[in-house]
Amino acid sequence: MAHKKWNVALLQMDIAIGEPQLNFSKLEAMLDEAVQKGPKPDVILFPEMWNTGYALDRIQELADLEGKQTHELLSTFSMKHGVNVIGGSIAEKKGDEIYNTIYAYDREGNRVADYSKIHLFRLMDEEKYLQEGKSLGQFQLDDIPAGMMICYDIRFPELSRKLALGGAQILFVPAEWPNPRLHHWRTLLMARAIENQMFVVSCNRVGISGTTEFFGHSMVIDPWGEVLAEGDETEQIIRAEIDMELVGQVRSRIPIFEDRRPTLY
Ligand SMILES: O=C(O)CCC(=O)C(=O)O
Repeated sequence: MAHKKWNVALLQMDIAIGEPQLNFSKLEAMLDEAVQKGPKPDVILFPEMWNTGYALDRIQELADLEGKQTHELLSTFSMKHGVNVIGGSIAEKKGDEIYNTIYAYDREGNRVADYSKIHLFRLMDEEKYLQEGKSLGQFQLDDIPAGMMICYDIRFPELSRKLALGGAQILFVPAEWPNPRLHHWRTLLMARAIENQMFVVSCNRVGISGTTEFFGHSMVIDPWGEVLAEGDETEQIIRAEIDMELVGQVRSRIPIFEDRRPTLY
């Protein structure tokens, strides 16, 4: 395994609803800050739907066509700085359909995986405007087996368990998770880390959109459930160093993957 220790950076940004160009500029500024200040990141993560926010009634005109603008920025950036990027999610337009999609880039600027949200969130009318993804987000970065999912997906423990059984040692979660459900956000993320004995790296947005307030609290949680870093409610870059060795240590101390009883449940 090439890089056992990773510096992660979470771009906990505010998002201007329905203003992709403003959001691209904001993201570029935060990407530059992430590589210019502090320890050089090995992997960078952003919030969900960072290009448009939840401008669902105009999403057909606003979504990134075939993800081209996003791809151009993130492929160039990841190659220039030799950094892995979990680039989203974005509102992505494919033909006439819109998806809520993450692109993952390696240090050479290759798009190594994508994942479109499979559980659409009815409280925010996602199912009226978006198509659900049809496959899971399972991939490798620096030879580290990883998984990704988006926001509401964390309410479905079967999904993260499936990714863990597929080998994932780290789970990336972009989100737009609002008030008043901070307690759900923190508890579910910690549970996903503890029950799967994996790192959970999550990035939530901040700011207000209409009447909805987003609280940030992006988190890096280790496989023992310890919170290594957590944002407050302001725009900021959150950093943590993670040591992938810990996954094996926790999994051998309490061997839940050996003790599972899949014949009974
Ligand atoms: O499940 C929740 O409470 C929030 C989910 C959400 O906001 C989303 O998936 O966009």
